[in-house]
Amino acid sequence: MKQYWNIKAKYSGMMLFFRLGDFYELFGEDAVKAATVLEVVLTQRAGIPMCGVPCHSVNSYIRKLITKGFKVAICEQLEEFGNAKGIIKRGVTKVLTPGTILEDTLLESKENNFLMSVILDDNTASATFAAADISTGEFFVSETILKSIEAEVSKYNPGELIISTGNMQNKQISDFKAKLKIPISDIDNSFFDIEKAQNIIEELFGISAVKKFGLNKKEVVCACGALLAYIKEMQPQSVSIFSEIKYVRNSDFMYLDIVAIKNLELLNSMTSGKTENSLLSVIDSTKTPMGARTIRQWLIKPLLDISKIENRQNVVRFFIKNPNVRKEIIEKLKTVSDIERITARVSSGSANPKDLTALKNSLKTINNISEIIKSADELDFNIPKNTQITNKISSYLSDEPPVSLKGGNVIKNGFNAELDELRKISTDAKVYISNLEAKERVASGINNLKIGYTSVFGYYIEISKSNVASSPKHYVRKQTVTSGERYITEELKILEDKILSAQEKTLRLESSIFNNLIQEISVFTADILKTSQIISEIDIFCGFAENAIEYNYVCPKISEGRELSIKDGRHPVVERILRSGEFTANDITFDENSKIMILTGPNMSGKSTYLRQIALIVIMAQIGSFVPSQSAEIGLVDKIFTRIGAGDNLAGGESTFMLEMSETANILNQYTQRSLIILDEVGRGTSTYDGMSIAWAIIEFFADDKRKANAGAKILFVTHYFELTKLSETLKGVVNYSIDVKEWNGDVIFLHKIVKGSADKSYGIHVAKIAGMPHQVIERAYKILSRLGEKAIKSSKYDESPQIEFFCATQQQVLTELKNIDINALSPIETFNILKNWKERYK
Ligand SMILES: Nc1ncnc2c1ncn2[C@@H]1O[C@H](COP(=O)(O)OP(=O)(O)OP(=O)(O)O)[C@@H](O)[C@H]1O
Repeated sequence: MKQYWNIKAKYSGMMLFFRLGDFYELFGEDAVKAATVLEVVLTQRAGIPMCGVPCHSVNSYIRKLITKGFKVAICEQLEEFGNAKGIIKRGVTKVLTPGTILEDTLLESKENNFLMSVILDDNTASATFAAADISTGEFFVSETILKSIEAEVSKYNPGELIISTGNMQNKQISDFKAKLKIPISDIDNSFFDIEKAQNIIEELFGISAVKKFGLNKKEVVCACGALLAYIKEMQPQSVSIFSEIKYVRNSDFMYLDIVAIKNLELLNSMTSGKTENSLLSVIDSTKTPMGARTIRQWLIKPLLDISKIENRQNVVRFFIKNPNVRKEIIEKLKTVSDIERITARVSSGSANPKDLTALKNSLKTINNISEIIKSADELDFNIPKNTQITNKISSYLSDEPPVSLKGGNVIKNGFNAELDELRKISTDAKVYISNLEAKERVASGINNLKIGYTSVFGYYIEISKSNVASSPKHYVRKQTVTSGERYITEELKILEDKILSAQEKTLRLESSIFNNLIQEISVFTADILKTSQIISEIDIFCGFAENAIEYNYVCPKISEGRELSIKDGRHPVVERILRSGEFTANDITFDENSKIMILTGPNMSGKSTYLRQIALIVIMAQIGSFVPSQSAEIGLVDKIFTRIGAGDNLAGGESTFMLEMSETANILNQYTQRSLIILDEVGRGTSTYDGMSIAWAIIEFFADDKRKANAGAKILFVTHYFELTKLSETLKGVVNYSIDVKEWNGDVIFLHKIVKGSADKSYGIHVAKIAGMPHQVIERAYKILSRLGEKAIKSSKYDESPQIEFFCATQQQVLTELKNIDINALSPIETFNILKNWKERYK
C-alpha cells in the first residue's frame, strides 16, 4: 500500500486506477465514490475501502466516471511479474479528464469533445472563451457579453471547463457553475497569466502567432494560453495537433440562445433528450464522423452573409442536378474513416498500425473524390493531395497489419534489411525446431514425442506418460502435466534463445520504424485536417441534396430585406413522423403590414408545430440547406428568440412563472428589427387577468413604431386569450390568424390549416375526450360549459365566454366542488369569480 499512497499523493484530484494483476483497484475515498457511480461492490483491504474492475472492461467504467466529470489516472505495472525483484514497478501511464480524452472508445464519434476556458469580467460585463478539441485539432476563441456566456458555453457542449473568475463575486461564480452543469476543473489562476499565455502560444505556433491569428486582446490571448497550458499538463503530446487558432466573431452568425436551441429541438428532442426527432436528426445525412460533427456546428451557427449562404446553396444545387456524381461521392464517403481523430492520435503518438492503414485508404479514396470534384467546373474545393502520406504509409506498412505492434508483421518485408534478416532467423529457426522434433523422435524411438511452446516456460519436448520411462538421459525435466512430462535439452535451449531474441529484436525494430513513420506523418497534420474539413463540407452538401430530393425541399431565396414569405411550409421533423401526405402545409407572410401575427386556435390543432416550423425553416435556410416548402423568401434573420411551454427551472431557483417572465424579459431587451420572435402562450403561468394584461402590453411594445431600432421584428404570438385578437383593430402590423376546425356530427376535426381571422372556441373538452377522459365527465363538462357561457354572455360586464380548459386538467377537484354548488342559482358575476378562483387554484 505504501507504493499506492506514494503514487496517489501525486494524483490527488483524480481517481487512481491501480493495476493489480488482471484488475484495476481503487482505494480509500476513490473507492467509496467509484463504488456508487460504477455500481460495483465496495470491500476492504486492511481496513481501507476498496473496489475493483476487470482490466478487459475498464473502458466502460472509465467512460462512466468521465461522463460524471471525474478525472482518472491509470497506474500500470511497468514490469512483468516474473522479472520483478521485490515489489513490482508501477507508474501512471495515462491521465484522462473529460475534456482531454483521445481514446476512441471513450468519445462519441458524431460529437466534438471540447475543453473550454472562460474568463469572466464583471467590470466590463464581458466574457472571453476558448474551445479546443484535442481529438480533432479544432481551436476557437471568441468574446461575448457576460449575460450570454452560458449560452455560448452550452453551444460547444464542452466535456470540461476551466475558469478564470477575475473580479467576480463568489456568489456570481457559484451561480454560473450551478447553471452550466458541466465538469469544471479547479485550476490555479496562474494558468491565465498573460506572459505565460503568450509564451506557450508562440512556442507552439511561432513567434508572430498572436498577431497572425488576430488575438488582439489580452483576455483572448489568456483564454487560449490557459487552454494550451492545461492540455500540456494533462496530455503533453497532444498540443501539437493544433495548427491554428480561429477567432470567431459572433456577429457573423445568427444568435441562438440555449432556450431557442432547446425549444426548437435543434440538437435533441425535448421529450427524449436524444438526437432522435430533432432537427439535427432530419438534416444530417452525412456519411463520415467528421461530417456529422461539422453539421452539428453549422446548425447552431446559421450564417448571416448572403454570399456565403448562396455559395452553399450552389453546391447543393450542383449535387441535385448531378445525381451520378453525388451517388459516386456518397459511396466513396461511406468508406472514409475518421481521419481527424486518427490524426489526433498520430500527433499524440498513440496511433496504431490499423489507424495508419485506415488513414492511407481514406486519403486514397479522398484523392478519387478530389478527381471527381475537379472535373466539375461548378465546384471549387481545393483538397490537398496527400500523396506523400499515402506513399509513405504504403512503403512502410504491410498491407494488412495487426491492430497492435505486439502482433508483429507491421512493417513491410523489404523495407529494412536488418528487419528482414531477423525475420529470416526466426522463420529458419522454426524450421530447425520441426527438424529437431523429427530427429529426437528417431533418436529416442518415441513416435509421439513433440516440441511445443508456452509463453511462461518457452520451448519444451513433451513425452506422454506411457513413454516417460524411455526418455533419454540428457533430457532435463521441466514440468509435469496431466498428459505426461515436459523436458528441455541444451540444443533446444540454444535454438529457443535464437528464436526469442530474434523475435524480441524484431518487435523492437518494428516499433522504432513505426514510430519514425508516425513522426513523418505528423508533419502533415495541418494538411490532413484541412482535407478533413473540406470532406466534411462535401459530405454535408451531398446529404442536403439527398434530403432535398427525397423530401421535396426547395432552395430558399435569401435577401437583405425584412420580408419573410413561406408558401406551403412544413415542419421538417413532424412531417417525417406522420404518414406520407398527412402533414398539412401552411403559408406565412411577414411584411410591412403584417409584422405581429396573433395565432389563436384549439388545443392540439397544430399551433406550436406551426411556430416551430417557421423558425426551423429559417435556420435551415441560413445554414445553406434547402427547405420543406413550395417556395420561401427569407429576409436575413439575425436572432431567433423563443418562449415556449412552461419548462421549470426549479433547480435554478426559479418558479415556472418567474422563468417565463425572465425569458420574455430577455427577449424584449435583446431583439432587433431583424429578429424572429416566437411566443407561445406568454402569460399563462399566472392568473387570467395578470397574464392577459402582460401579453397585451408585450404586443403593444412590439407594435410601437416609435422605437425605430426594433421596429420590423417578426413576431409570432400564440395565445388562448381571445381578447388579444382585438388588438389588430388598433395596432398597425398586428394580424390575426387561427387554425381551422370542422365540427361534424357533434365531433371536431382538426384541419391543421392556418386561416386569417381569430378562433372563437378552445375545444378543450374535445381534447379531453380524445385524451380518454371518462364519458360522464365529458358530458357534464359540456353541460357546465354551455350554462356558464350563457350566464356570462347575459352579463353586460363580461362579454367574453369564460374559458374552462383548466377543467380538463383539474376535473376531479372541480367535480368534487361542483357537487356543492347550485349552478342555476349563480349570477354571471358569481360564475365568473368562481371560475377565476378555480383557475388560480388549479392552474
Ligand atoms: N400541419 C399539421 N399537419 C398535420 N398534423 C399536424 C400539423 N400540425 C400539428 N399536427 C399534429 O397535431 C399535434 C398537435 O400539434 P401541436 O402540439 O402543435 O398543437 P397545439 O395547437 O400547439 O396544442 P396545445 O395548444 O394543446 O399546445 C402534433 O403532434 C401533430 O401530430
